[in-house]
Amino acid sequence: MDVSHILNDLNDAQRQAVAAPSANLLVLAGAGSGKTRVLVHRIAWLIQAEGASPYSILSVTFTNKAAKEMRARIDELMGSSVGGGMGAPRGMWVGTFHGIAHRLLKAHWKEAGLPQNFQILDSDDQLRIIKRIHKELDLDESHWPPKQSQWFINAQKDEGRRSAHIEDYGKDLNHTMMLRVYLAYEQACERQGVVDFAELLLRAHELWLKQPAVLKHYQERFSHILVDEFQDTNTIQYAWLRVLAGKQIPVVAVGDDDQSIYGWRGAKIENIQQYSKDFPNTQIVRLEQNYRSTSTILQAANAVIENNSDRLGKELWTEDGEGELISLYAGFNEQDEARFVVERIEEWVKDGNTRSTSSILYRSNAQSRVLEEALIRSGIPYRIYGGQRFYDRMEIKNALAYMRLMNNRDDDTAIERVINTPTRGIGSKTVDTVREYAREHSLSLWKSAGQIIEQKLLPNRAATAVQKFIDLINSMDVDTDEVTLRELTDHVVSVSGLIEFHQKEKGEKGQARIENLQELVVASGQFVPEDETISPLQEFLDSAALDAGEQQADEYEDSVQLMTLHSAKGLEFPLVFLVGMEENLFPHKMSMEESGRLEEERRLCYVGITRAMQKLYITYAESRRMYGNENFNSPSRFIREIPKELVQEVRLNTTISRPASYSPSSFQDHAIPDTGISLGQQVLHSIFGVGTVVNFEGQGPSARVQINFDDEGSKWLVVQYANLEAL
Ligand SMILES: Nc1ncnc2c1ncn2[C@@H]1O[C@H](COP(=O)(O)OP(=O)(O)OP(=O)(O)O)[C@@H](O)[C@H]1O
Ligand SMILES: [Mg+2]
Repeated sequence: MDVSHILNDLNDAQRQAVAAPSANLLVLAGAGSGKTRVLVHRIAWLIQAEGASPYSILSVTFTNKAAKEMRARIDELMGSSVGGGMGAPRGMWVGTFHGIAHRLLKAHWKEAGLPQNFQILDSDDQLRIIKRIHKELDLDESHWPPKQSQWFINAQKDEGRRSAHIEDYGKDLNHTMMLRVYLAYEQACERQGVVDFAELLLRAHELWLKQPAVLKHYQERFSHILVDEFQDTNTIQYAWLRVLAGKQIPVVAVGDDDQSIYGWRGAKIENIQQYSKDFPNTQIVRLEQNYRSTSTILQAANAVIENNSDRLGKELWTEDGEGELISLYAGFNEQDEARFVVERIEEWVKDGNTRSTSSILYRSNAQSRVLEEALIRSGIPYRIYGGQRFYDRMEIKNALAYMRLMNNRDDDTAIERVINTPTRGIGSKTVDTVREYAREHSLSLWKSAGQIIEQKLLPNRAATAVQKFIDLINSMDVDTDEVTLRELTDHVVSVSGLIEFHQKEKGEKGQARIENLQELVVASGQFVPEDETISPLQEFLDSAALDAGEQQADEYEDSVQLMTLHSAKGLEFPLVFLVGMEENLFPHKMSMEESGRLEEERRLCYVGITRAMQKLYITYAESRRMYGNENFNSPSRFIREIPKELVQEVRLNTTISRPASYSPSSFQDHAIPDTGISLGQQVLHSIFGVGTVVNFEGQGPSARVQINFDDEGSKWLVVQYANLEAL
């Protein structure tokens, strides 16, 4: 068979990797250098040139979407072979570690000690079981948050440890308790025949260890293992792989240490270095040519990542021209930033491009809200990739449910949502009683709850809990009489206990939910009621419901792609916006103290920049409502790490609607009230250097002044934070 088409569109190093004799091979290379492409071509090569059976190939990807894409690309490559046309290679295993583990356990449930019809537990189900255990062990939830146990259990499993493996050294009550919960949790899962995500990996690993016959079967079946995004494998995944490969199955692993961004979820960047030690006679191939981005974009990415230490070290180059400069835009605030992005996308589409070639990347989930609203206003279809739209998110729906109760106590759906969220000791049995009574007497749940208490139909403890809930809602209502919508939202979010609830959830997920709640407060403050016949609260709730009800753009509809930087891994887009490039936001404020985490943020920035093929916009907002407050963050340090000559600052010729301010020309040397600064004056800023004050708004310490810096261009700064020295 003619296999030249498989090697045609590859460079020498890629070809070497694709056509290498079967052996352990590590492809270590930067973004966009064709690592994923090498895997795809290698699979086609194995089948068509080496005559390997698709049945003998196992390929591991990072997401299910990547697995689907990989299949499609292999199909395409093989289908196009002259006279080949064999189409989809059947029998090949392509999937994520979790997907593959699941498949194994389904096939070998008996050997794995599982019931045939075992079910997968999602994270909510898992939490529910853990809560029940806490109750059985009489652990007070405020003292022993179930979410903490959940985090503990999953972290142990990711490291391959069962409760029996963990020593209880008896000195740390917290540790002892969590071990007890872990043990009880294992027993509960066993009894119910359920398996959580981390358990899939752990069991699949144990299957190898405990069932040599099964292991042998797969070691005979697979003659080739390929792994993409190797830098983000965790301990148990690595161990699973190592046992399977044994001494006989060659593993081709591709990865980039500079793109390891899941350390916070247990991924071990060290696995890359460990690989050449554990897998004998590893050949290392480096790819250095980048085919994705213009040289401008690439140089920017290289310059940023250079600031990290302990890199395996590699440089990328491209034959591609310089392309356009990176555009940097300083939004007046986050609304202005969003509007800027939307306008650029409109131009892009007007120039004949599809919407789906553009993508907006942000650090935190909560940032999508303002962007979504700007897109909705402009009627531009968009998709949030790997996540939910703002008003669909669970924590937002919960907060809104409280607000709906302010508006209407008989809103049963709202009650169902929050009667025991956050947990306040109202069990499902109690809720059932309330429901039943409501049904029998055709009452709303709220009214039914009231009557049940009056008639003493509940055990004391339950009655007290329900009464407390009723009091909470009533007091919320009284306390928010005559306040603004923003104050109301703020009050509800804090008094409901939702923030504390999510604070107990360890890690980024809980943090993201808190940020979303704070963002809801901001959204309510920015909401402009238009209809005088209904209350602003009602109008806000309606508009949130409408936003949530808007269908996600269909997968096939041409739509702008929104996602967090984490979800953007492995993808590429001709037009990329990196938004919210501000200190505290990106790098995230949680990462500032630890150098390890700061380096992970920088890798994330590297991932972001290298998603762009033709044109990259970087934007930040000079002021941003975030976490409920107005913030004046300085531009992200990552912006400063990009060489100046690669960047052009964008200034719009259209006037931005800033609050009324004096025009600089007519007020030369005009004093800015209560600041000691005048228009036209020269000032010195510790970072930006010397500049001239050209504009201002407000007065006193909170006044904002516009300064044209000699080297750094124009900036708006707040007087009290800017520490300006008059010259
Ligand atoms: N030799 C080549 N000739 C032409 N195009 C190539 C070549 N190698 C890779 N490409 C293209 O370059 C882009 C980047 O390739 P690919 O996605 O495989 O890179 P990667 O190293 O996996 O990137 P990432 O690190 O972001 O996952 C793709 O569009 C791919 O088709
Ligand atoms: Mg890739």
